[in-house]
Amino acid sequence: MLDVIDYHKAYGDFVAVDSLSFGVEGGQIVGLLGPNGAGKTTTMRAIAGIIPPTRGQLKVDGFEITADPVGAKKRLAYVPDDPRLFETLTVWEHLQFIATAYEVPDLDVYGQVLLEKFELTEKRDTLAQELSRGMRQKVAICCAYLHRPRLLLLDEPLTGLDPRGIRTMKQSLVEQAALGNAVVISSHLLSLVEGLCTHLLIVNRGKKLFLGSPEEARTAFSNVGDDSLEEVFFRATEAGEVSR
Ligand SMILES: Nc1ncnc2c1ncn2[C@@H]1O[C@H](COP(=O)(O)OP(=O)(O)OP(=O)(O)O)[C@@H](O)[C@H]1O
Repeated sequence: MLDVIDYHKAYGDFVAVDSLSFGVEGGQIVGLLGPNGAGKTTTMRAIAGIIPPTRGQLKVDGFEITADPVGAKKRLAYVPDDPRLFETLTVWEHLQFIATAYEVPDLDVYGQVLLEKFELTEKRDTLAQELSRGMRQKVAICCAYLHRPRLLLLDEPLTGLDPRGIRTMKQSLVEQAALGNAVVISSHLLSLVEGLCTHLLIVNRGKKLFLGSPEEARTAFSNVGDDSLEEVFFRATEAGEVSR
């Protein structure tokens, strides 16, 4: 569903992402992990077609984002860590806007289902500027789901959500994967990522350190007795170069 082939991003002399290659299949939930500045957001934004790659190919369901941006963007949704909303539009007007842009045929039904799921029904006619931070995050997530993307890219989607919101979010991602869609989620909240992700992609300083299942990560990086994901993360990012 997602093929990243030799993706490279440089800002002047500074290399933010260094020849990164990986694939994500439908049904997989990939946790994109790495320290601050590792290149996670840069990679997600490139896949979403927001920043052009210096080099490489980024294919969504076979559609390369630079060569066929419309084809690729129809099939993906990206939720940044600080979603921007239209402050003077209501929650429902956001969904109407997305439905028009992506030609969603069943806004009235599916939009309502999403608002219900994310506990926004009573805020349907509230302006974005009057929403709490967590509610804004939920509106962005509803907008992302509305056009039924094959690939979901979510940058720190659990931050700002209340416990029920986190549970709903996690359940909805599992549902997306069960539908055969691919999910890439970046998060520093390792305990929340644990149990959700089928695969982990660990990056540091723009390089891939590891891609595999959480079990494989434990085998590769943990010592007996300290197999928390946090410990795996520290060992992986302190170990340095590509291990798989
Ligand atoms: N527009 C830019 N110009 C120059 N350097 C940039 C630019 N955008 C990002 N960078 C650099 O690229 C590197 C990767 O940044 P990125 O935002 O992708 O990291 P990240 O893994 O998402 O980090 P965090 O966990 O803090 O969100 C960082 O060193 C950052 O300073």
